[in-house]
Amino acid sequence: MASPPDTSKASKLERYNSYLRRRVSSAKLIAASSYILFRATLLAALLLIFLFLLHSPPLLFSGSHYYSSPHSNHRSLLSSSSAAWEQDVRRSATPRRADGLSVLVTGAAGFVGTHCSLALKRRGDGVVGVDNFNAYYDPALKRSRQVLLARHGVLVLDADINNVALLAKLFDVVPFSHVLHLAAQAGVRYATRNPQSYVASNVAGLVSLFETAAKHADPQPSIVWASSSSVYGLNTEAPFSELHQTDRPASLYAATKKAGEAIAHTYNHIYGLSITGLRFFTVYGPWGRPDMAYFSFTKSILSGKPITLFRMPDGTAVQRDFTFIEDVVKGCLGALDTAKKSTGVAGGGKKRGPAQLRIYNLGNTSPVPVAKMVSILEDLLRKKAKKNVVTLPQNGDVPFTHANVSLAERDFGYRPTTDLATGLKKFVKWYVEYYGVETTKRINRKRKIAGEEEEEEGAAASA
Ligand SMILES: O=C(O)[C@H]1O[C@H](OP(=O)(O)OP(=O)(O)OC[C@H]2O[C@@H](n3ccc(=O)[nH]c3=O)[C@H](O)[C@@H]2O)[C@H](O)[C@@H](O)[C@@H]1O
Repeated sequence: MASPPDTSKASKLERYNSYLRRRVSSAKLIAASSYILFRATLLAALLLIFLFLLHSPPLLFSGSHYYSSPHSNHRSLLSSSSAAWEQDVRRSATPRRADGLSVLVTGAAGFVGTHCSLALKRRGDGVVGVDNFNAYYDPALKRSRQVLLARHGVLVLDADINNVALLAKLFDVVPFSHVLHLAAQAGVRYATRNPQSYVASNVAGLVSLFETAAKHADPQPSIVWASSSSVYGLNTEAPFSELHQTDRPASLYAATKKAGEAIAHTYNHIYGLSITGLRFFTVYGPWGRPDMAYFSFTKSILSGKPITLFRMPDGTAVQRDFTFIEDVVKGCLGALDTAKKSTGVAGGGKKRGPAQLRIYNLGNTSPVPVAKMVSILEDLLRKKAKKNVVTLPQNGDVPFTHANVSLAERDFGYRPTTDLATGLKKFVKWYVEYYGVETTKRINRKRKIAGEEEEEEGAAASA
């Protein structure tokens, strides 16, 4: 007799098979879902990369300005094919008035650059700024100026003037009518400590700009740039006239500015660039440069630190033709407005005819002893300076400066109207507000307001 089938074995086998089937199908499910997950992650990553490339400058946008690290800036701006970036540049460069200028301002986050950019924008011109935000003085101040400019619709890009590719790209995007070239290594005495920075900015940088404007820009822009009163060097004839010799520079700074004037002549001569040089005389005012004496003296007086005052070996005073920023801005705009067109053929061809080449003093016409400047600050700050008077060291300083501005007055109506006391008052007002300084005046004003409030409360309580 055949034995009955072993049902328990068959059902065990069946259970085992179904277990195996379940394992296989769940393994398949896991494999399929991880594959889908992998594809989705890959897709998301690609999408992110694409979005980054599309918007790379805007993604570097911090607050209200383009921001990138000093080393990545040029690459990121250049590698960008961003239509959005170009649109922002064009928007900033487009004038809002008929026949308005379209100006590329170099050193736009600098002291003079900020004021000129604002003035141009206010009257309806288009402005795009570039600045390398170097650390010669507190970059935070330059960033604050950049934010101020952004609020007024002026875009300032992180860019160095030695980056010819970037300059060329800017000229491709915008047919600038003018360049206001203010980017430079400033400061007279610092040149003994860091000579190469003067050559890099004031000579190589100037050549980069002239090269691009002459050979790449179409149309060629008219250029107005910052020279310096320091080119008069050890000149003893006063007041300084543009007709005087300028071949005795006392500092490397002065020598690089003088070299700049010679280089300007060459680019004007060969390529027909219209070039105007402006010799600034110790420009001061709100949003100024912390390395300058009036600024650093203010800081020292307020914090009770001693200041060093230079005087001549024979005991006479060192004098400067201190010039207020608002007067200088008028001079810069006047020079831009009267600049004639360049005459060169874009692409570096020879000029079609002679082009304008000008040089002007922009000073105040009334030199003031540095000690007088200090006493004005003492009055405004209501605090005495601790003075350490020493003989002028041989580190590039000149005994005095004094501008004759009749050429600038004749050609574009330049007439400085601000005396040192008035200008310093405006500077001190800005300084105490910007740095939140508690001056005696501010403390008294606060006490007065608090006292009035207490009186009002007392009167209300007794009513
Ligand atoms: O007009 C110009 O061409 C130049 O003006 C200024 O150069 P400077 O006149 O030397 O301006 P400050 O550095 O502010 O010095 C002003 C005066 O204070 C004096 N000083 C400066 C520093 C100091 O510690 N003590 C002192 O007595 C200087 O000798 C000078 O007479 C700017 O710093 C330069 O960038 C500019 O190009």
